Amino acid sequence: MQAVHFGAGNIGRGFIGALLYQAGYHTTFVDVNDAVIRELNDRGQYDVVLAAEHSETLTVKNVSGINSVTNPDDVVAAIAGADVITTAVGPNILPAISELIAKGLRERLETSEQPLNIMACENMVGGSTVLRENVLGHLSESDQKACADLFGFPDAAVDRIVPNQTNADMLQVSVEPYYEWVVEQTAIKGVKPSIDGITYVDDLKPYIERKLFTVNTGHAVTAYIGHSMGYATIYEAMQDEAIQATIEGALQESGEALIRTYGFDREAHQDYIEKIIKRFMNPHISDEVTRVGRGPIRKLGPGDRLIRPASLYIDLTGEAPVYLAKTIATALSYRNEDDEEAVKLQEMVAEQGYEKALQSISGLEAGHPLIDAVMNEIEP
Ligand SMILES: NC(=O)c1ccc[n+]([C@@H]2O[C@H](COP(=O)([O-])OP(=O)(O)OC[C@H]3O[C@@H](n4cnc5c(N)ncnc54)[C@H](O)[C@@H]3O)[C@@H](O)[C@H]2O)c1
Ligand SMILES: O=P(O)(O)OC[C@@H](O)[C@@H](O)[C@H](O)[C@H](O)CO
Repeated sequence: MQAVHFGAGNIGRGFIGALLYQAGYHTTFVDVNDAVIRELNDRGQYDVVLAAEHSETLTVKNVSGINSVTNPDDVVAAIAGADVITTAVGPNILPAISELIAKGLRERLETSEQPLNIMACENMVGGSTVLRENVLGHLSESDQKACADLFGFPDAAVDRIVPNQTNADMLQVSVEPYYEWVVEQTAIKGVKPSIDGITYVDDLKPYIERKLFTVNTGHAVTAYIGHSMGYATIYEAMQDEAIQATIEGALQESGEALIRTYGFDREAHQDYIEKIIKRFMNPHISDEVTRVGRGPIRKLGPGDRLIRPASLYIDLTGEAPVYLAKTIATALSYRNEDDEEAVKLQEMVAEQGYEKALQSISGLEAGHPLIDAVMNEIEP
């Protein structure tokens, strides 16, 4: 069985690649990083190390790579012969890979009538749906119709903390033991890919929002507040009691929004929160706050981990969130010269001021109670 995976980075090699191998697939990684692609082709395998007290190593075999910049035709051929396609490139990169995927699917229409599923494993709501829209935009009307019949784009939620890392072996990747991969089965075409570790559900929305608004909300609190207090890693920031209290508070607020929206059991949700806080305190992982805080404009977007739970909280309780507002205020001041979005954010703040910058990034209307709550944190 052949899998084509876009993005041979942390989550690509450390999570998706590992599960595909264990499910019996040969995985062809597609990436723009030539050094990684060469190494994958030279060695055909790499190690995934579990970051735990008693660490274990899984050697992922049956892998190869294609550089999509220098060998786009090989990517098209790989898609034409694939049994499953996955991506983990980052939400902002999905439009950039959609044309090549469209070419691959068009080629496939000429040579096969086999259905195919394409799963975007990104931290966003509706990632595969967004990829599908972008792919269809590169196809003629008749190809769009044929693609809609044969190719599924089931949305997915993936959870495993994989920090940025520099290892002597450039392919080796250290990951936390925990993982979760949930896929919307109603959008699958043909037979569901049989991959141990995937949980198929009918409606992904509660799962992706629970993950994004708990794991990633808590992570964003730790990253932005931790960075503002001078901490370099999530583990270091988590030792600070004031940060722990802010995470607790923010996750109670996002939890309230989730429980009221989806009817989650209160006790089970509290257990979920506690498990996540323990994961952030894993001493065997060194995860930089700059990785977790990367892309602050995306993270302050309307449907993302800060604005959406905070505005849901207001809608459902009639009160303004305290801890989420504080985190949004801190995120607006996030400075990192190595992060393009952080630089752009500070340019926007300098030109427009905090309030207007927040309005345009978050999509909130002027006078929205969340804007007032955030501004109150910035200028009490
Ligand atoms: N790292 C984590 O803890 C984690 C966990 C869950 C989900 N995610 C999500 O997974 C996705 C990837 O994150 P990551 O941490 O692995 O990032 P990463 O930067 O380690 O990996 C991204 C990879 O995509 C490649 N890439 C960039 N442009 C490309 C293109 N045009 N074509 C093909 N490949 C391209 C990069 O070279 C890189 O190898 C993101 O959506 C992230 O939110 C990450
Ligand atoms: O990948 P991002 O930039 O959306 O978010 C940064 C981290 O919060 C994220 O990568 C987590 O480590 C991951 O989502 C855990 O499953």
